[in-house]
Amino acid sequence: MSDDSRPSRTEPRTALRTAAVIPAAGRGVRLGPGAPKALRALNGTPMLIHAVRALAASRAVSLVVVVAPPDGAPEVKSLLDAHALPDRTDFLVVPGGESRQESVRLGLDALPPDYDIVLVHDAARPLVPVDTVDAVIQAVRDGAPAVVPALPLADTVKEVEPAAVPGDPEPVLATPERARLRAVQTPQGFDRRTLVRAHETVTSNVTDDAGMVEQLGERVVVVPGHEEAFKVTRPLDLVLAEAVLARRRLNDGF
Ligand SMILES: Nc1ccn([C@@H]2O[C@H](COP(=O)(O)OP(=O)(O)OP(=O)(O)O)[C@@H](O)[C@H]2O)c(=O)n1
Ligand SMILES: C[C@](O)(CO)[C@H](O)COP(=O)(O)O
Repeated sequence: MSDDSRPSRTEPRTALRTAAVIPAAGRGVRLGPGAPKALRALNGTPMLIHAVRALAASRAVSLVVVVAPPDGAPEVKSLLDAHALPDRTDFLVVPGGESRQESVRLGLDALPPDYDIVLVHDAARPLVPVDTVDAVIQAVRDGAPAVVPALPLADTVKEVEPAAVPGDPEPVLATPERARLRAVQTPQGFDRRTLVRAHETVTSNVTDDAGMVEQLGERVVVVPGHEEAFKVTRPLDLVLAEAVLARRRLNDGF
């Protein structure tokens, strides 16, 4: 059995139902020319299918809403139909928007009323382990309105004055204390009403959903992320993702 189909430890039935929204409408400009990023293959299977399986591997997730490229919903529906996915999970596909934020909002708009917990997970993080998904859900069930998985940084970070011309030297303004910094991943988990309020209230462009909840003044907490939940952003990330999949195959003995 491969890692992405391993059943999770979270209890299947509780009063709080969990849905996952997977924004997959980005172009993948930093990855270079080609199909929209989520539709590109990792070891022969579209990145999006890996991501959908990773979220559906949690027994707590009973609905996955995929936010497709604006004109790509029929293609994404066909892809979901063509790949084996757990029977216990329902799937919806909606067209996305111009920004990640807009795509997430369109996914939230499509959620049926009977879901109290919402995960938002980048299709571009196809290899997140189910234990990370379950840890995020558990923290929301325990009462946190917003939960983000994150890792300590390996590099020292500098705040700079960004160069007007790319490649020019940039003056350093400060060196934040690394021990207090975390690199944030997905799935991020939310009390649904809090996330909907954030998307209704925040008008500035924010790069992650938890950042929008922070702007409401609500409590956001971090749980441990996972190295394999990295985001496929640049070409080297594709090499790493395929290496992780190859290692999982070896570990699973096929
Ligand atoms: N209009 C958009 C832009 C992004 N995303 C999704 O948001 C996630 C994180 O975005 P990122 O990795 O930045 O993807 P892209 O926007 O595709 O990448 P790039 O900035 O290189 O074009 C991805 O799953 C992407 O598909 C989305 O649903 N709708
Ligand atoms: C949501 C996110 O993946 C958390 O790290 C990230 O903020 C997405 O940013 P991007 O600019 O869309 O890559």
